[in-house]
Amino acid sequence: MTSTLNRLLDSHDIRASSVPRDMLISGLTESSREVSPGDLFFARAGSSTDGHRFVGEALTRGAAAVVVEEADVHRSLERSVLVGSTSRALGVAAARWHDCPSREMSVVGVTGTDGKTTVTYLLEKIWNAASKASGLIGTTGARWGVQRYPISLTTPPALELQGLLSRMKRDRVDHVALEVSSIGLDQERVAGVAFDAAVFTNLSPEHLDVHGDMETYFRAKAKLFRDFEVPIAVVNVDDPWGRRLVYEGSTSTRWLTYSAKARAATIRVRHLQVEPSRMRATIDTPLGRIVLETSLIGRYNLANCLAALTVAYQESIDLDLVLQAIRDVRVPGRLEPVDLGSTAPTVFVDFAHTPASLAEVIAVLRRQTDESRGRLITVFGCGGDRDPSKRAAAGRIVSAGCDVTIATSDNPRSEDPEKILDDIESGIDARATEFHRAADRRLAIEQAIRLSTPDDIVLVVGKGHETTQQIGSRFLPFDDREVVLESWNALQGVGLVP
Ligand SMILES: CC(=O)N[C@H]1[C@@H](OP(=O)(O)OP(=O)(O)OC[C@H]2O[C@@H](n3ccc(=O)[nH]c3=O)[C@H](O)[C@@H]2O)O[C@H](CO)[C@@H](O)[C@@H]1O[C@H](C)C(=O)N[C@@H](C)C(=O)N[C@H](CCC(=O)O)C(=O)O
Ligand SMILES: Nc1ncnc2c1ncn2[C@@H]1O[C@H](COP(=O)(O)OP(=O)(O)OP(=O)(O)O)[C@@H](O)[C@H]1O
Ligand SMILES: N[C@H](CCC[C@H](N)C(=O)O)C(=O)O
Ligand SMILES: [Mg+2]
Repeated sequence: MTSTLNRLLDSHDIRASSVPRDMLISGLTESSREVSPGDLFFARAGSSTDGHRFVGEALTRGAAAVVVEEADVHRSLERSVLVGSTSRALGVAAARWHDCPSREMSVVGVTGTDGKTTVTYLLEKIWNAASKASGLIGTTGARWGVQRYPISLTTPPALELQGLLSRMKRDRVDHVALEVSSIGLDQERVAGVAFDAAVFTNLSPEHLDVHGDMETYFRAKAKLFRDFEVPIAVVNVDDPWGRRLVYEGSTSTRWLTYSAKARAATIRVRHLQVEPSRMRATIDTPLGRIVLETSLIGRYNLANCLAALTVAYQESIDLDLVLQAIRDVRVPGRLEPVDLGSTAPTVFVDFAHTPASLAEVIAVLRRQTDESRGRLITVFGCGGDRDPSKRAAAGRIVSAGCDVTIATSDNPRSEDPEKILDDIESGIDARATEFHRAADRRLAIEQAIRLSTPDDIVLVVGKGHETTQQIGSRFLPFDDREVVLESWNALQGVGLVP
């Protein structure tokens, strides 16, 4: 497969070029290490290095040309194109390489700090119920029909993303739910995507190591609504940042809003009834009053359901179908129960890893233990090479809400696990909780199971659906759900020689 430079790059984006515009291109890459002869190499400034340092290597390996955004580098090279933003140019070129697959499908982008994966799962379930051919791309991977692709990031880099969309199009997928992270927006991974609608769930402190402050973080998320000319925006107006998004929003977008607090909104909750394993909500929609019942629990999941319901409403999907679809939803690793039998504690595995989501999930389970007079025992950690300001905050929230707090490792990545634990411990209120610390996550889970009684709830949180633990550069097999089962069995003496 080949293309030409002028087909791949926006002509008004090209500031200078030392190569002919009809030059043939045989592939695209942003990694000098992966250049094949005839490729177009995009030099992108990253967090650990800068692709501009590798333009020489790319040309030596046979790149047809390099795309750069630094005028000095452009002037020093024989075969280069100078553009305003190489990340943006790469996003657009990746889409054009595949004939812009998103234009032929309905793509809904879901952004916000928490709830993106849950909302995309709900949309997938609704579309399937409405006999649409759905596709999903996000934290748990990409999937459509019988296809399953693991991806390393929530929002894949542009080349991977457009490749996935192209395969979906080939397989006749017509509705795609795409998780759009703030870092993905910053790095223009979705620059070539034509969105039909965008959803904003909420905003709370996260990735501040990358964005610096909340205002910059908000602006990164807002790009999805401001830069992409989305025709439809679906926004949670219970969140102050959501209200600001609507207030400052473009008049060419149709703004649909939702509220779980009976606030004025397109879709809003009138009455909520919560049971330990179900929720029922009376909801006002422009089409009349409906009663939503779902296996998802927690007020935050009601907000996630409203987001999906609002998208479905604007797509004119029969609301009865939507209500049926939402009745029994399971999102792997999100308040996922691990069944250990009736003589065991109740155990949940969850993916909360931001201060706000930890507070939400602990509040849900606290209510249950208060009613049953059991204790809430929580095992948690914080990822290495991620916003360190989350650590003390997580320590504070877990210790304030739980009877027993066991701090352990999440994915330490390149960091010293004990240093991460020190940061977490600086936030622990030892008067409010029984506190333990063990860097080995397996030992921490075993301890939680050992300390618990059948009246207690054990929450193992932070890694959810993940099936590996990243220590240094190694990905070791680790699944919280399996480790919980193994710990319980070991405690019961199952599998031990009598
Ligand atoms: C901070 C961040 O987002 N990093 C991602 C980013 O790396 P980077 O921009 O820092 O790139 P870099 O390593 O500095 O290199 C810069 C450029 O030089 C090039 N290069 C580099 C070396 C070389 O020899 N030759 C060469 O050409 C690289 O290919 C790159 O184009 O681009 C890389 C390639 O696309 C990603 O693999 C990498 O993700 C890292 C692994 C990561 O963990 N990212 C996380 C923080 C992330 O993006 N998370 C979000 C948010 C999740 C959520 O909130 O839900 C996500 O969407 O997953
Ligand atoms: N709307 C919400 N508000 C607050 N917390 C939520 C919300 N939805 C889910 N959560 C909590 O956040 C956790 C992660 O949810 P989910 O995976 O849906 O979010 P996400 O935005 O996709 O996260 P990530 O940024 O890691 O991709 C859940 O396990 C739950 O504890
Ligand atoms: N999408 C999030 C996932 C965090 C999951 C948690 N287990 C961790 O490793 O910090 C991130 O990349 O920051
Ligand atoms: Mg996600």
